[in-house]
Amino acid sequence: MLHGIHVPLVTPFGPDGALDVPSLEGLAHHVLTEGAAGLVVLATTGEAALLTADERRTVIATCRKISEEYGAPLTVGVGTIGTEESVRQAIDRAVDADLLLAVVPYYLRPTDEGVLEHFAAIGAAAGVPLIVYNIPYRTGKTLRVETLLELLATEHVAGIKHCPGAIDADTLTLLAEGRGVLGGDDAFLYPMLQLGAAGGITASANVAPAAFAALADAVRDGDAARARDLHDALLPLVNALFAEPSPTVIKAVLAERGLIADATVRSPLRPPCSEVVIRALDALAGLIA
Ligand SMILES: O=C(O)C1=N[C@H](C(=O)O)C[C@H](O)C1
Repeated sequence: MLHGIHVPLVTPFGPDGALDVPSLEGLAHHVLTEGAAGLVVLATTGEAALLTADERRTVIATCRKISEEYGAPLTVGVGTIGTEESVRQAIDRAVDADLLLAVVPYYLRPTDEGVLEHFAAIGAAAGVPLIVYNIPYRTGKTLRVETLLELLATEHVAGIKHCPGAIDADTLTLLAEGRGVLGGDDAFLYPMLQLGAAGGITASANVAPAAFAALADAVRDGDAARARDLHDALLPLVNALFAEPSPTVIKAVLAERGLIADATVRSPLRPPCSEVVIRALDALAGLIA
């Protein structure tokens, strides 16, 4: 289930700020038709923290229906700063998920042992495979590589979405010794896949699903030249999409291309500056040409 590109969908809103279900449906169909291996909802890119409980339920139900139609796995984001609430969310959302994605508890900076207990509790409660979302530059918690390997060996943990913002020594160890590592830093997807990552959860694939799917296929097929060409073509797009807080630029590009009706993001996110959006659109045009 972890192979290929899993697209963490944006959550479209109308100009009035309300959840736009038809745009969400259209985008989910689009990325799966274009070669995405799976859908991810309620992740960072989906502005999960800015949705109401009702909206989260609607997003899950909408994408569940579509993922079943395509026989593609649906990953649902869960997880908060605390174990009890994370377990509650996992139990609640597991019924409609093939995989759950739970972030390392942020801000509190618990010990590595506390983090291991946190994920063991979520995994045991949920009953569906769990992906640990390791993103130290957002959570404020850096885990030892030994802890990451222990997490991968934990019952119910299927993989780690690993986003250290670099290919560092620990990443090399993790890729060499662990199974189920997923690339989550879009700019590093190509080297992560080349070094043995199973797949990727890639926000930029909202706007270029076919190219990212082709990149994963090329690495899988051992076509190094094609993979490198695709990486070189995608990097300017990725850099533009992440030049402002994500998913503001992604939503603006999707709206410009008619893939969602409106680019609205929720506060404290703000619309991106037009120069960055133009840069992203130019990079995307270069990719499609
Ligand atoms: O939606 C996500 O979750 C993703 N998060 C990463 C981030 O938080 O920066 C980026 C990744 O492409 C998808």
